Amino acid sequence: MKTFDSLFAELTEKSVTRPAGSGTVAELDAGVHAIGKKVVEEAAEVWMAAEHEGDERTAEEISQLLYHLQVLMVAKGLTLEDVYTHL
Ligand SMILES: N=c1c2ncn([C@@H]3O[C@H](COP(=O)(O)OP(=O)(O)OP(=O)(O)O)[C@@H](O)[C@H]3O)c2ncn1[C@@H]1O[C@H](COP(=O)(O)O)[C@@H](O)[C@H]1O
Repeated sequence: MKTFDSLFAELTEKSVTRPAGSGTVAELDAGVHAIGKKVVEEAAEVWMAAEHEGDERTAEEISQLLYHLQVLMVAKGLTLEDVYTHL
């Protein structure tokens, strides 16, 4: 099963190798402003799912929020350690 750390490693590698068809590469190219909007959108979807939908849907939305947060980290050049140090 994929973990937060293994997904981050995958996205970091894609930002370097830039494979064709990668949604991550497209999102990185869209820039921090566009990625930030996705983060806010997914956060709202997490909230709505938690209040009005089931656990499975909520978990799915949380996974999407984590993905977009990781894309933002890659775009900003932030590492896992940069974030973990504040946990
Ligand atoms: N985990 C994710 C992931 N989560 C979310 N997303 C993207 O974020 C979009 C979800 O945002 P939207 O809300 O706009 O989509 P939606 O169709 O409305 O979906 P719902 O919110 O309604 O469920 C998806 O369509 C994907 O484009 C993801 N895109 C990629 N990954 C993983 O990232 C890795 C690299 O992916 P690529 O760069 O595409 O190769 C792979 O392991 C993927 O599994």
